[in-house]
Amino acid sequence: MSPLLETKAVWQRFGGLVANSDVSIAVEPGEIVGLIGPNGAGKSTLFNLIAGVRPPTQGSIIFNGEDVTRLPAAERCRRGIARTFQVVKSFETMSVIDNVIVGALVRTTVMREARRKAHEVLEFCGLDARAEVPASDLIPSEKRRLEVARALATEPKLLLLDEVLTGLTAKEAEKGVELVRRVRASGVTVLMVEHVMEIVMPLVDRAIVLDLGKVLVEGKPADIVRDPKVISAYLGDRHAVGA
Ligand SMILES: Nc1ncnc2c1ncn2[C@@H]1O[C@H](COP(=O)(O)OP(=O)(O)OP(=O)(O)O)[C@@H](O)[C@H]1O
Repeated sequence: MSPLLETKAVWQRFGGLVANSDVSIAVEPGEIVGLIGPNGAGKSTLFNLIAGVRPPTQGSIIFNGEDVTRLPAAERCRRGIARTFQVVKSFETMSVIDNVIVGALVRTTVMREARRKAHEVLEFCGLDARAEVPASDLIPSEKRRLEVARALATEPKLLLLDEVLTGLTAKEAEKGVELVRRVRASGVTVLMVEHVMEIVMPLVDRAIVLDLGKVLVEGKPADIVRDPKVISAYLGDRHAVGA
């Protein structure tokens, strides 16, 4: 099976700063992949390159067999890449349902159809009871789910989740984990940036660790958490196994 997403030798420079350096990763259809790494490792930069915020300085991004490197975010969304934002971007004064309808309108121009889709997605995300309230009335964990709902309403093949489980209570995070599992079960591939290793590791099939803009290591969560290079990158050399 060919990967759903590939980054090929991707570089992102900001002036003299190299935020992504020769990053080649692949995500297979049906996977949940975690993109992790210490602060400043280049996770958000890579995420933005995949979502289409900007083209990379160098390298290419292949999605579903097509080169999307130069395509804007809206066109990538039409092709099946949807994302959530670390800082929740919902339209605060609009109702929850209207926020989701904005996503659904990527696939249809018929309002009735968009509304039906939005209700379906809100139900899937456990937010249907909140459909008519303004987005500003939602508590933080509900806002995260609204972000997921808005992205799902665009009917993506690949869902990019940017720290949707960070900053939640244990119970909320558990519900979030369950939602991500259901998203995958519905046929959507997931690439997620997360800080909290304890939450993300039991959830993902595979983790890719970035450090200093490069892929440090990738593999199964059980191997990643024991890898001395990963321990060292997160905690500093003196904590590395065998150091
Ligand atoms: N638009 C930008 N202009 C200049 N430098 C940037 C820009 N975006 C990111 N950087 C720099 O690139 C490096 C990687 O940042 P990035 O936000 O991708 O890391 P991260 O792994 O997502 O970090 P965090 O976990 O703290 O969110 C950092 O040094 C950051 O300051």
